Amino acid sequence: MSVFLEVDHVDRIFPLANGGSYIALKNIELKIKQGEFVSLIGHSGCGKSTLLNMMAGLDRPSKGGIILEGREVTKPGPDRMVVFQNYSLLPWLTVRQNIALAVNKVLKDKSAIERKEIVQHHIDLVGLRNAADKRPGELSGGMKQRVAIGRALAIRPKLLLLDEPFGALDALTRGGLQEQLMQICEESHVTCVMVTHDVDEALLLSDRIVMLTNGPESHIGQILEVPIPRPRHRLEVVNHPNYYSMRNEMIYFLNQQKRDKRRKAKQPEKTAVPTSGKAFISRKGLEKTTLEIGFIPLTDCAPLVVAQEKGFFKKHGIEEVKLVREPSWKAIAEGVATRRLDAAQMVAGMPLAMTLGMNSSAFSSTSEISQAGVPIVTALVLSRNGNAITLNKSFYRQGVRNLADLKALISDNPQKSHVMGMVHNASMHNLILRYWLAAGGIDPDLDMTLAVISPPQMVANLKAGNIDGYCVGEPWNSRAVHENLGYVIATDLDIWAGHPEKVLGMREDWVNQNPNTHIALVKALLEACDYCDDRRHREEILGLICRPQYVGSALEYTRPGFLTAYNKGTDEIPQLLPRFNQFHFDNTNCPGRVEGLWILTQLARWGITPFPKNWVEILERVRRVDLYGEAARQLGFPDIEPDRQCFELFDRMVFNPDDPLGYLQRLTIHREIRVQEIIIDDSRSEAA
Ligand SMILES: Nc1ncnc2c1ncn2[C@@H]1O[C@H](COP(=O)(O)OP(=O)(O)OP(=O)(O)O)[C@@H](O)[C@H]1O
Repeated sequence: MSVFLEVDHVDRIFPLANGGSYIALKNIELKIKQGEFVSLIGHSGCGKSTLLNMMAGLDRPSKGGIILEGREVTKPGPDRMVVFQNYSLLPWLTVRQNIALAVNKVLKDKSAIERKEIVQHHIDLVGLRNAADKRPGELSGGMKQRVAIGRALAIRPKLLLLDEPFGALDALTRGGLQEQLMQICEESHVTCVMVTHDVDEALLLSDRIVMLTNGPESHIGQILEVPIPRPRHRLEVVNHPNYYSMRNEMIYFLNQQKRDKRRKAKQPEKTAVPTSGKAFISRKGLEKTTLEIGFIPLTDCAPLVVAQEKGFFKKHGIEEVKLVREPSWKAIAEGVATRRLDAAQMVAGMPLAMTLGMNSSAFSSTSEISQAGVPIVTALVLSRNGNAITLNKSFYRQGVRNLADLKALISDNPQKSHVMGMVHNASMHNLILRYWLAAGGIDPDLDMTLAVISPPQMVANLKAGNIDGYCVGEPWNSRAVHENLGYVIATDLDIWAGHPEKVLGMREDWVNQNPNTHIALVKALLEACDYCDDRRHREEILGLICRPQYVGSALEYTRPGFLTAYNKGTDEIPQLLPRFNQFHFDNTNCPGRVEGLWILTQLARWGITPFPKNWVEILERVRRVDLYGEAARQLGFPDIEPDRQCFELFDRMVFNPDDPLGYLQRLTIHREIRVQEIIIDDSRSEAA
C-alpha cells in the first residue's frame, strides 16, 4: 500500500493551568491511502478534533509526526482543507464571493477566467447555482454547509478534513449532503478524513472507520473495514449483508467505552490518600512499603532478584520486599487472588485468564475464584522469549529432528500415548507448544496428552519416564541437555521471536489502593530489567539467580543461553542467542494490547476461557499501557506501545488485530470456541 498520509506514533499532551499536563492522545498510528475515506469515531472528548487539527497543521503533535506525501505537516497548507460544523463563511460575502476568495488566494497561477470557471463549477457541484448571489444569512444550514464543502473542494486540496460537517443539520438535509459529498469525493479522488458521531454516516461514507478509546491517553481501539463496493447508494448500503453486523460492532465498541467511562468516574483520584483507618503514606508518598512478591525459580526471575539485590526496590521507596519462592504457577495465582501475595511474577496469559475466570481448577483450587474471575492488572512485561521445547533423547535416536518428524512418529504409532509437560494453562509454554503442535498437524489434546508440571519438576519427570518432553523456561531445558536426558527440538525464537513471557501481576483493587506503590514497583523493576540486558552484568546476575533462595541451580547449566552459546543437545553447533532472555531492549516491557489479544484468541482456541466479545474493554483493563507509560516517563525511558499491526508466527498465518475472530476461524485445530461478553463483577475487585 502506498501511504498518502501517515500519523506516525503521535501523542498530544496539553499543558494544564495547574502546572500538570493532560495526555489527550497516545501513540496514534495510522496510514491512509490516497483516495481513501476514513472516519474517526469515539465518545465526546476522546480527541477526534485534536487529531484532525494536527492533520490540518492547525496543531502540532507533542511526540511523533504527521507525514503527508513524505513531508511532515508543520502548518496549514493549501493541500489540506478543513470543513467545520459551523461553516466558517464570511457573512458579508455572497456564496460566489466566499468561494472566489479562497480560489483567488490559492490558485494564483491560474488566469482570472480559469478561476472564475472553477468557482462556477463548484457552485454547480454543490447545487447552489440559484443561490450563488445570496449571503450566508439568506441561506439554510444545509446550503451553508454546501458552500463550505464547495469552497474546500474548489482549491483542489489533496486532503479534505471534515469535522462533524453535518452535525447541525436536520436529517433530510444531512442525508442529501452525505450523498453529494460521497459522489464528489469519488469523482475528484480526494482523500477524506471525517470526524463523526453518527455510525450510519460513517458506514455510508467510509472505507475504514477508526474507533478511538476514551481519554486520557486515547488511542485506536479498533479499526473497522467497510467492504461495501462503490459507487454506493444509501439503500444498497443499508441492505448490504454485513451492514447490521458492522453497525452492531461500532455500537458495541462505543458501549464498551461508555461502561469504561462510568467505571473510571467511580474510582477515587489516583493520588488520594487511602480511606481506611490505617491510612499510611511513606516519606516518598507510597501507601505500602513492605511487599511480598511471588516468583518461580527460573532464569527469567532475574529482574526481581536484581531489584532486590541491587537495591532498586529501596531506591524507589519500597523499604522491604520479601521475594517468596512459590512451588507452582497455580500457587502464584492463588497467592495473588487471595491477597497472600501483594504481587507476583506471572506467566503472560495469567492476568487475562484470571480476569476472565478460567473454567478449570488450573489457576485456583478455590472454584469460586477460578470460575468467576478476579480482575488482575499488568503494567509491565518482565521478559520475552526464554522457553524451549525439549524431547526425551530417545526421540532423537529415532530420528526426530523437527516438527514434521514428530508428526510422522506420532502418526506411525497411533496406539502409543505421548505426554508432554507444560507449566500452566495460561502460560505461553502451553499456548506456544499447542500452537507449534497444531501448526504441524498434531492435535495437542487428541494426539497426545499435556500435563501441568511445575518448572523445577520437569527434569525429574522426564527422567522418571512420566513425560516424553516439555515446554518450559530455562534453566530446565539446559539441565536436561546437560544431563543427556533430552534435546531441544525448538526454541520459542523459532516459533514467535519476541513474544511476551513473564509479567508483573497484581489484583486490580491492590493497584487502586496503592497507586503510588504500584508505580514505584514498576519503576524499580523497569530499571532492574534495563540492568539485566546489559551483557556486562550477566555474569554477576548469573551468580545471584543461582543462589539457593532463588533458582538454586548450578552455574554450568544456567549459563547457556543466558550468557553463553545455547546448547540444544543436538548436532547443531551451540550458538549465542542474544534475544533468548530479553528483559528490556526492543520495547520489551510495554504490555502491548495486540499481543494480549493474540493470547485471548489462544485461550479461547483451547477452551481455557471464552473469547470476550468486549475484548477491547478487557485488554484496556488488564494490560495497563497507561500505567507502564507513566512509570517509563518518570524514569525518562521511551513509552511507546508496540505497533498495532498484523503479525505472524512461524507458520506465516497472519494475525490481524482488527479481526481476531476471523483468525480463530482460520485455525483448523481448535476446541469449541465460546464467544461471550465478560462483565467483570466490580464487587470482587472492590471488596478489599
Ligand atoms: N488546549 C487544550 N488544553 C487542554 N486540554 C485540551 C485542549 N484542547 C483539547 N483538550 C482536551 O483534549 C481532549 C480531546 O479534545 P477534542 O476536542 O479533540 O475531543 P473530541 O473527541 O473532538 O470531542 P467532541 O466529540 O466532544 O468534539 C478533551 O479532553 C479536551 O478537554
